[in-house]
Amino acid sequence: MRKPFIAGNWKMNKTASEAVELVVELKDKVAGISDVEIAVCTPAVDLVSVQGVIKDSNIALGAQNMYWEESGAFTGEISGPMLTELGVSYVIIGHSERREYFGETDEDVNRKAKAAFKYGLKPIICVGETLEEREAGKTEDKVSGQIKADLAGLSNEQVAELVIAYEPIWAIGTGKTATSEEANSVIKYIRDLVREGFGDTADKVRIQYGGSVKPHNVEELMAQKEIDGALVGGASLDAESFTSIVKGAL
Ligand SMILES: O=C(CO)COP(=O)(O)O
Repeated sequence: MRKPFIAGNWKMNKTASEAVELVVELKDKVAGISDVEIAVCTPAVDLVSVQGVIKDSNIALGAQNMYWEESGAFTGEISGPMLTELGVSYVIIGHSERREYFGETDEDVNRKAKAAFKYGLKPIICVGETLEEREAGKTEDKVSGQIKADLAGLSNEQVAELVIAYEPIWAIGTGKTATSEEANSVIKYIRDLVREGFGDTADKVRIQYGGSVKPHNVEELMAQKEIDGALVGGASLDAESFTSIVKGAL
């Protein structure tokens, strides 16, 4: 059985003091929940202060990006060992915003995923199609190209630890969600692709849905067979709504 996994992607929101305020409230609200794994993926500058609040709690710490080199002259970048030392467990890799605004390619995503594993971090690899691609019937082509390239060369043991987030780009921050059936069907397709490359390890990979997940739609999404959790943007910025989403996954 795959344990449901609800992760908040705060994106570029919350200063360090606002971040502390949010996790102090969240920690209290989700205390005692053990049947859903919970993580907050904060801006890099918030990691230290957030970890100060959530260490020894049931909330795991995640980052939103990393570079694949261990150290060196890469101004502005953050390495795996820097994250590991802070107690970070997860790192989002290849979010569509990074692919679109910062030019990340599948090759970059693949290198980052390998580096994450090398330094003991679990990647949450994001894939998904644009509205034009969906309307042109190219969802499967897009997702299959991303999955094959992003996971290339990973071992079965690594894939077993991997989290994939299926985030249709047209559903991010727009209030439009894929219907739960649409999301389930693409997620099933992704699991079948993982099975082609990695056999039955595919049954261990947790695949989340992301894109306008809210308290009112999480239960329906989570009721789908293939959906193992959610990567939550806007609704993770408020302790009350994120807690409702976590509880909706129980
Ligand atoms: O991009 C997302 C999570 O990574 C989804 O964001 P929203 O939940 O704000 O649509």
